[in-house]
Amino acid sequence: MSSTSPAPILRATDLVVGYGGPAILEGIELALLPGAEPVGVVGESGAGKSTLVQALLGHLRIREGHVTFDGRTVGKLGRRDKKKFRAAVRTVAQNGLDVDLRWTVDRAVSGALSDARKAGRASGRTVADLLDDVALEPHFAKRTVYSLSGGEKQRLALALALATRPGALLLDEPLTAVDPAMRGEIVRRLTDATRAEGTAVLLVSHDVELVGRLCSTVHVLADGTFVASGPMNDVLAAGADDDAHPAVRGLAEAAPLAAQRFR
Ligand SMILES: Nc1ncnc2c1ncn2[C@@H]1O[C@H](COP(=O)(O)OP(=O)(O)OP(=O)(O)O)[C@@H](O)[C@H]1O
Repeated sequence: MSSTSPAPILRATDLVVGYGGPAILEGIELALLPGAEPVGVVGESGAGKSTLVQALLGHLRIREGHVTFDGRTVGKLGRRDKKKFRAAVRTVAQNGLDVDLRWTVDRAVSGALSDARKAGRASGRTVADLLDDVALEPHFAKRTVYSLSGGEKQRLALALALATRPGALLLDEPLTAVDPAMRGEIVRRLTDATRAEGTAVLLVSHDVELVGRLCSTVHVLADGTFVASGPMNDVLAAGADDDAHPAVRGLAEAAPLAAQRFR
């Protein structure tokens, strides 16, 4: 890293995490930098993708190594820094919509904007801007959250996270219920919105297409470690080698047509 690179907002160093049995993650190194291009982690079901996100959020006991937020160990943050951390590092998970289902979309997004103001993270953006970021048309503002489809709820969850202008956005299978055509559109808008804000993005997913479209660097998680890293096209090309890790070979075999189409 050159001396002019910004310091990571979130960093995992030599991270070892487990749930009591064998380690699920071993020796993970990951840095999320402000203004950097999105980073992806792909891996099969059970590889440890959600575990990685939970560890970065400080929700799991770290066996070895550490996770730092702006250089401070996440597990040892004082009250003020914890508050800063919660405002700066946001997550969107598959079923992670954390609002009253009886509220209108307008109320939910307005509430997130108001929380951002209170946390000193106001952006001057409006409910309409945020709905546009996730390709929800303006009429959705009047709908109750309850009435939204699964994919629309996931898009709202993304809008709520963006409303708080996070320094880092951790996305754990955020668009599983969104159809493929709309997913492409949302990736485009999300890329614009996070680039404009310099938000560091981590996307964990088993969806090679989604990760390849959003992320310029991807890590393949298998056997608890990153067994390959680089641009998705390079990772998929390396999967054709005889000595490639089986997880990388599996990715390449499952997504041959997708190769060479990513950034
Ligand atoms: N609370 C827990 N207690 C014990 N084991 C757990 C717990 N949570 C996850 N695991 C195990 O850790 C491993 C990794 O799970 P994790 O959910 O991180 O994988 P994943 O890559 O996100 O999978 P998926 O794509 O299916 O969501 C799995 O073997 C899982 O069974």
